[in-house]
Amino acid sequence: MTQEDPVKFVAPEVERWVYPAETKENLDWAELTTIDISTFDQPGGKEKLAQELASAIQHDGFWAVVGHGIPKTEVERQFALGKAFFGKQTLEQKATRTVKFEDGDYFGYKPRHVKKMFGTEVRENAELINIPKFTESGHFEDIHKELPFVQYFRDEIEPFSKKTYEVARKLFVLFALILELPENYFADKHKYDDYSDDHLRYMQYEPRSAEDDAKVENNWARAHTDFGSLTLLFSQVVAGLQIKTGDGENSQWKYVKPVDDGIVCNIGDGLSFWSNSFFRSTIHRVVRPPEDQVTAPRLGLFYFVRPGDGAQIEVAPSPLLKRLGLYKELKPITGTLYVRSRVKNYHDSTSYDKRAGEKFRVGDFEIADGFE
Ligand SMILES: O=C(O)CCC(=O)C(=O)O
Ligand SMILES: [Fe+2]
Repeated sequence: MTQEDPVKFVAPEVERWVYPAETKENLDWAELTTIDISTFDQPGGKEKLAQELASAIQHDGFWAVVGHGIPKTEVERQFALGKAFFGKQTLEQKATRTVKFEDGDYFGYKPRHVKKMFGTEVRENAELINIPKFTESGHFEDIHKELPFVQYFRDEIEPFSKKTYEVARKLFVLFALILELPENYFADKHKYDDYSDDHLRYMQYEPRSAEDDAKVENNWARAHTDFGSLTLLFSQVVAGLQIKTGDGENSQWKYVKPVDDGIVCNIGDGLSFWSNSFFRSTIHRVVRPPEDQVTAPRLGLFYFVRPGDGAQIEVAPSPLLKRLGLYKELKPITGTLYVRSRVKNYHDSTSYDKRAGEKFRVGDFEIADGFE
């Protein structure tokens, strides 16, 4: 696209979002802990919530949050914006700023079908837009300017991004309490106004034929752990997300259930490193939805918290970890370096492969990155 020939942005009409119907199929659902964080600011509230979360964070690495205070109408409006973005903008209008996987830069638009899967001719089927934070010092203004849809709806997207981060901030306090650290230990390393690759994401999977799906073992997103510190997934009605529960031979894939007005959260690599694997960065994947849900696109709304420039990843000097014999001194690595290296390693190729048995490592920090 040349200077003389800019893509013309046309504001789409945004229709009210209606959630798809829940599946009638009897799926093997994961039993996830739900915490109601409306009590967070009450006396003793966060300590009690930390207790409620402690087991889930070690074993499943996934849990649900309700009572988060973000009005349902605002969540639905974000789904509506996502639907309008994918459905009503042309490819050119969507692709004014695309991800740069070669630099580990995951901001902007990623079209679908750019990569093959599992050594077949079948292409992956998700498109997404990752919207950087709106920081006080304007770290990402240049990127926002390249995304006219985001500029146009900024009055709604910016406050939503900040409110979602605020839920994450409360969870960071709970993580610190669980590890008996000063309560802002993790929150201070993940400030909204600091430089980091955090993003609000709209993501839409386009259904594939059953025949193509079968060639890739019904995988819509290959098994992975999340690269950042914490992921927030606004309740997804279309089944397909599965988490690997249990260990070794006893492990099983279980489906994540929709949680009315809830946010499903999971630990990413960063918090697994800070806790020397005490917090579990759980392996998950997305598979072809059940037949009563597979006809429509599957739209998701997320906030990914990533450790940034100011976050040194190391094992946290936690009294609990010390008592458990899990504390050790490792050479710290910078959050942004880890995240960008991981994005590049994972995405910068022409196909998504299983990589069974592979590990990804930066400095002293290593995580499994290949699964059968
Ligand atoms: O689409 C989903 O439900 C999950 C996607 C996911 O795991 C990811 O993008 O990291
Ligand atoms: Fe994920």
